[in-house]
Amino acid sequence: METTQNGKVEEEATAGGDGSICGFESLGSVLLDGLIFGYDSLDRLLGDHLHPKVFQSAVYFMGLNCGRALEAVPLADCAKALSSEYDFDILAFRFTADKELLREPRVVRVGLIQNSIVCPTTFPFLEQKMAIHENVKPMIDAAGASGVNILCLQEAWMMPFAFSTKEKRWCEFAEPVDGESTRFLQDLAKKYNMVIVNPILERDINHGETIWNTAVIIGNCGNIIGKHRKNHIPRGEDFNESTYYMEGNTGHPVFETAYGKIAVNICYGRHHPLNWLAFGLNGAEIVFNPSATVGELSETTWPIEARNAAIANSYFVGSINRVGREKFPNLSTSGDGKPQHTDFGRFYGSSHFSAPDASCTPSLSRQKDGLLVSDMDLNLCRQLKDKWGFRMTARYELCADMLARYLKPDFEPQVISDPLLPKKSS
Ligand SMILES: NC(=O)NCCC(=O)O
Repeated sequence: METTQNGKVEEEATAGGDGSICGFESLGSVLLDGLIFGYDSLDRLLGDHLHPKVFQSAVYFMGLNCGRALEAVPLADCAKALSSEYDFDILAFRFTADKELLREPRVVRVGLIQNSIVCPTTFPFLEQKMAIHENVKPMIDAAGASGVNILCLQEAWMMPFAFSTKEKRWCEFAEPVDGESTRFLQDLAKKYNMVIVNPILERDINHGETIWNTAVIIGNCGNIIGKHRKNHIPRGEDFNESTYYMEGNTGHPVFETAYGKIAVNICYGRHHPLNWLAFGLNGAEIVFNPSATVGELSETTWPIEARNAAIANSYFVGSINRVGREKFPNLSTSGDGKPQHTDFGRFYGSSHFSAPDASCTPSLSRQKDGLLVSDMDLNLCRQLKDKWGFRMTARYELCADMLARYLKPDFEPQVISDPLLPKKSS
């Protein structure tokens, strides 16, 4: 199968049934090999199939940036050359803001990288990790060549996403904050004068070798600025990750970098609006959501949660998901009565940016590794705060009071029942 310029895979994929998207029973009847009717992203499918005028109006509902469709940005030739040589997807866009009279524009170039694993999971662990480093390097080089200022990788990018197996041996992939993946990225951060967010499985040597799911923030001089540990551990379907790492103890830090104030809301944290809120209250201008999530579990919520967070908190969101299927040596079960399995579904990529004005970029491929680049004028954050006044109107004191009462053991929900309702027995 050959992918064309516009992301259409040449061999025609059949959609199952009558080919109609209406009435399908599951995503499986629309998606074949992870493709949507042969396309590796919804944006590419729509771009190819809608009449340009119809596409224009679809873009309106997908969100306008300062009243216009989001502009694509030309890529540096060497970045394009790297993408063809190493066969990764590459896209670039620009979010603008209104011109202000008293502040200069604050434009930063931000990048997201999504990657698959390279070796089978049966290979020696070091070989697996080194192969991933080698695979990701040309994408980081392309980001560097494109002048990216801040780059974020996906959750636990340096290992297979083994957490669903519940087998302890995968803990061996955990590294200290200053371990080999951080050192690898520190060199590149320095070389390209680029802040890099490095999400790893962390082993905290000084605290009894405790394991955490952590994002290390590497400054543009190659220094370690700090770390954030994933706050919320999923407990559903195959994603029961508490076997491996603990609930984070770092709060909701915002890191002030040379290019702006950034924060990291790791994967499952995106389902918790209070998490997004806390990063916003601490002043984040860009929040990254490095993730690992699969098809039918989350694909319908994926673009909505990020966009909503960006709108509600007046900041940019960068969402990153890994790609491909990862097959493990032993069968395991999700405890839901469904058959045992050796892979946990298809990681659907689809990394993208969302902006506080409800605009968002098209997504990277659902199938291929990729680099997404976007310019963003951070002035847009304050402009949207002024437009909507969410911070001023939020009534945080009401919420603080509600939460304080909710946390008490004798909490009773504030429900006023119709006195005419029949009395319940309990
Ligand atoms: N890694 C992780 O938190 N996955 C949970 C799945 C999801 O939230 O979609």
